[in-house]
Amino acid sequence: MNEIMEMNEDVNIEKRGVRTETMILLNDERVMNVTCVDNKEEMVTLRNIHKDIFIDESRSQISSKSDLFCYAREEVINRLKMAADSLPVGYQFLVKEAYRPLSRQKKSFEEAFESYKSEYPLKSQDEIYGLTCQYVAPIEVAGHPTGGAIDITLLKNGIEVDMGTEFNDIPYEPENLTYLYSQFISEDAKANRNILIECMEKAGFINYPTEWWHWSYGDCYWACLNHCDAKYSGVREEDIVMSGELI
Ligand SMILES: C[C@@H](N)C(=O)N[C@H](C)C(=O)O
Ligand SMILES: [Zn+2]
Repeated sequence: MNEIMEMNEDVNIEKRGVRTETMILLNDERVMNVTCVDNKEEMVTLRNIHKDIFIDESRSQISSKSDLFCYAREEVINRLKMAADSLPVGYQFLVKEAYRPLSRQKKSFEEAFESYKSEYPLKSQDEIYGLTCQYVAPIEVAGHPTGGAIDITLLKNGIEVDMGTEFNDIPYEPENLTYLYSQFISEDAKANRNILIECMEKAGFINYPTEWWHWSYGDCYWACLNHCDAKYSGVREEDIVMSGELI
């Protein structure tokens, strides 16, 4: 893990090995200070919305037990369909997780924080907080509980492709293989990530750069990078009306 990262410090990364950009992490005050005006858009299921969008119904790689794990805001769904329309022939999306209850988000943050604390006993609370934010969002700015974030990978002819790491792997220094633009992954994996990047960015999604699979629209992180207000705030699980499907 990153030994020298400080809270609110920008991290320089090589993007595609050509340009150096500044990576904004979730604990950055620019993200924390985003104003949110929730537009009250509905939460809708991701099931059966497009011929090339599949859901990992096994839930084997996520900790949420919520039946709403594959729900997202309406505009997020529309934009994911647009992204799916631009997939190369033979590729499909596999959604791992979308909506996540606030209680689960809080628990995941606390668990990761405690785990980093025991791994790095000499680090300050602020340093541990910064490390944790590389991997899990603090609830104040978390995208999943708003219905604005989606964890997604690619299938080719129905089989998960090589993305350089497993979904939800933890980034370890110096390779940081889960970073979207890690240079230490194979050429095949880079090509697969590029497909994901092209399709998702064209549809208006923003990636969280430490996790190749995490994309959002309308949440605080998206708003910060787009210099606008966030459209979605956290939604309580009990306030979501299911869209009449059998799950
Ligand atoms: C824990 C990981 N799957 C994740 O969701 N991370 C992002 C940053 C989040 O918590 O929103
Ligand atoms: Zn995510």
